[in-house]
Amino acid sequence: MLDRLRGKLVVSCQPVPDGPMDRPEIVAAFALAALAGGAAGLRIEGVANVVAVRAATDAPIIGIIKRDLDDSPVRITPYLEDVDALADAGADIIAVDATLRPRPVAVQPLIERIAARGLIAMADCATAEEGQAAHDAGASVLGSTMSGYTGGDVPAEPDYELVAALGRVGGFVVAEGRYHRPEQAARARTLGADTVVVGSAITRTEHVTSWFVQALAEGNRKDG
Ligand SMILES: CC(=O)N[C@H](C=O)[C@@H](O)[C@H](O)[C@H](O)COP(=O)(O)O
Repeated sequence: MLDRLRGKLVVSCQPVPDGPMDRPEIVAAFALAALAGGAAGLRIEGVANVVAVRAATDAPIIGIIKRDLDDSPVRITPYLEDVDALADAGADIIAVDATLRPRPVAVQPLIERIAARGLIAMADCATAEEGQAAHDAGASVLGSTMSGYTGGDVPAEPDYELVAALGRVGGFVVAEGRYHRPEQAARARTLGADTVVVGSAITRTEHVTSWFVQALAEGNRKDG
């Protein structure tokens, strides 16, 4: 499974929540379009979307469930039931938030449940320390997904240093988070990423549109 992703692109098909693209049939269409463009894998949020994409392709799916919890900042696949639901829906790899923050279920039992379902565990990390802990807990895939999203302002650039540091921990390394341009993805690969996940720049039409709108507004200010 991981060999199918090595050196290739994974496209995260996560529309803006409740936006006009946020429908399983559109997520499946995004997925097929990404594969037609040469992507090797997909990252898909939510059971209905994983079911729709699984019905459309046998390409590797990284499945997640996002929740807004009252008592924890952890959002990505926080519960054992989420792991089971994603496994039943047809995910091949299941990603969990692996940050060292207050959480309802510890990282290790989540990883163990993924393994018990015969699937591959991906740890979404913000730091190398979290990557090491997840690796020790049995995660075979480490991603830089959470870097920049655990407090403070979100940086503009991807976290290349974390990608390199996760490579030193070992396992299969995923560069993810704020890869908006092809050359950024290529750079992550030279730093040790086995694969790169791109989301917003491909499948969040509202975000990409706003980048251009903002650039034009800044240009207008210069003219004025
Ligand atoms: C922090 C968090 O919740 N990240 C999420 C994880 O699945 C998604 O919202 C991101 O779109 C994904 O990681 C891809 O990143 P980008 O959209 O920057 O290419």
